Amino acid sequence: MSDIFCSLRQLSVTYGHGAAALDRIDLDIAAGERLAIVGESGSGKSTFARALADLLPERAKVGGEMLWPALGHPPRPGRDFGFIFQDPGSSLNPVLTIGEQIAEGARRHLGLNWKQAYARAEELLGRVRMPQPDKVMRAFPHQLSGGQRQRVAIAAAIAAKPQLLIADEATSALDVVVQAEIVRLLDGLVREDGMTLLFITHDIALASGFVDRIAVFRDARLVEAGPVRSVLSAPQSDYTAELIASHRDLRTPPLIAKAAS
Ligand SMILES: Nc1ncnc2c1ncn2[C@@H]1O[C@H](COP(=O)(O)OP(=O)(O)OP(=O)(O)O)[C@@H](O)[C@H]1O
Ligand code: NI
Repeated sequence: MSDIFCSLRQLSVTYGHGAAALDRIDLDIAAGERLAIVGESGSGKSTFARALADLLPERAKVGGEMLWPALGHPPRPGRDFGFIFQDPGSSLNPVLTIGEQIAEGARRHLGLNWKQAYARAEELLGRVRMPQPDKVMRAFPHQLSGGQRQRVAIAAAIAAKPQLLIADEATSALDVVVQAEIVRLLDGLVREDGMTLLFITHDIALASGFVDRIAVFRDARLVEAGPVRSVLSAPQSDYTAELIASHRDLRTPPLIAKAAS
């Protein structure tokens, strides 16, 4: 698939009076691709995600162009894109049952009645491989583990069948085993539904294991973007080379071979 989903030209963001948080980013995102945004803390990754999702604070100044050829209009939150954050606690409402929060998105955006929306919520819990979905429907967020809460957040994010899924450090708070499970889950879901995935992480090794392309950010600038294999084997910048060198496991053959397939 080579249709352009989103086209960014000279995208810049400034918060208040500070330095630019994003500085003239040129990038095309293909429909159906899995794109990782990597870079150190403060490089502008979350600002990039929030700019795409139109979730920047009001005082933020945005410059440049953002085009959505596939949609024909800016994406509507919850409908055209789903957002998953590092801390699922921040996106889940503590006083609503799991069933209620997932069903709400399906009801509002797909025009389902509550009964249909509940049925869809339970089905979604199955899709995110939640054990005992029927029980979890009646549970509250605090009764679940961090990994389970992240599965719920993913189910809620895809409830309205969005075309774009944005995961901002969605696995950073989880231990490595759960992290791998969640990445595998995301990978499967976006493949099955043909969603475009924006996977934001400071961990280039984690991203390289499953995305199609990597975009490297540093100090508000896009340093380089390219297919995983070429970025790993022939980085265009010293900065990217340093990022790769700092992950011993990235230089070993299995991951690169996997990225190439
Ligand atoms: N709401 C805000 N108000 C003011 N400045 C902000 C705000 N959010 C981010 N910034 C600034 O914008 C720059 C980019 O921050 P951003 O959160 O996009 O980076 P990041 O790459 O996502 O970092 P991290 O890996 O720590 O999440 C930083 O200098 C940060 O201090
Ligand atoms: Ni961030």
